[in-house]
Amino acid sequence: MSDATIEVLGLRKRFGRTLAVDDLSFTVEPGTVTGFVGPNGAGKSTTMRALLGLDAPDEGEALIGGRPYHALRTPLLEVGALLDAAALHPARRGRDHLRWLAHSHGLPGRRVNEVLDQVGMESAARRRAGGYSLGMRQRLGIAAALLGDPPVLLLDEPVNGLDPEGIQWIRGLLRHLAAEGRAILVSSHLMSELEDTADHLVVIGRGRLIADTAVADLLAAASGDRVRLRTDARTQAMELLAREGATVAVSDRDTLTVDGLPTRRIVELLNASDIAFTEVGAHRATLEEAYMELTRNAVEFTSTPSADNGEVAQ
Ligand SMILES: Nc1ncnc2c1ncn2[C@@H]1O[C@H](COP(=O)(O)OP(=O)(O)OP(=O)(O)O)[C@@H](O)[C@H]1O
Repeated sequence: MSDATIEVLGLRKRFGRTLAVDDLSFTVEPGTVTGFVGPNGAGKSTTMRALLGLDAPDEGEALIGGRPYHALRTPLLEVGALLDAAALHPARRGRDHLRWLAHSHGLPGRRVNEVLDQVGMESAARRRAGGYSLGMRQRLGIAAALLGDPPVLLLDEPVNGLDPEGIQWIRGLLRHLAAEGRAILVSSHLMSELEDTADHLVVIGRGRLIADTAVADLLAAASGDRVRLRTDARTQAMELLAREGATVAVSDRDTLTVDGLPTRRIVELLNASDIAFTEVGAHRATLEEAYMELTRNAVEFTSTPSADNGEVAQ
């Protein structure tokens, strides 16, 4: 696998009054799954379309292996993409769609069988695409993206429409493809979809970069020094620990998250008050929690200057 990267450098794209992407920069390294996260309308698809030469940037660059899409000599061999899984002719059989793609790009016919095998679509590919479920269309779209065995993959919301088994499957596939050395950018508006999949995250909001971080660093920062405590005597434990200066939050029916006291001190206090507990240990934040914290900070960060502007205007 060549060491092709995805690079977005100072990208800006406007549609009329909407600034869809605003001075966005990030890099996706080979061998990693990078999650591209942001709410609906954040600018994810526009960025991916710019990388694929479908939207021309107003400013900045969107590069695959150091070159803009239109300068790639054999695009299908250099980048695979899943943008809109619904874009399939209903009368066409899945296998014929891939055969046509392979043929028109000078790829050997055996690649069709290989990618169908890879996405578990061998038998379904004999049927007409009009009868496919969204999950089957997603699989066929991924098969098409893999046809040229490209070192770079761009997948826009690939989990959309998949059942839990399909989600598990795509997680495994993406991890496997990254382990082969590919650079993978996968978008989602739900952070939880990227749990156990992404190594790195690029978070955007309103076209701007909010975070560009390793998942492990983000989770460590969000977990902090908090302690997770399981007890049936939730109220008593809360009162006791709060009296000792901790901030205590309820995270589940029998689980508390304690901030401000070390684990040893918590255990001492509970024992001294005869409060039984079944588990105590370091709190591990979920990706969803980390995301909420990130976006909350981003909102606080952006609200300060506008408040200042308001004062100046008065
Ligand atoms: N062709 C277009 N013409 C006009 N506005 C557009 C066009 N494409 C995107 N936009 C606008 O640009 C902004 C960013 O859209 P984009 O589709 O890139 O976001 P997204 O993060 O991919 O959202 P979603 O998760 O809903 O797909 C939105 O306000 C959208 O309405």
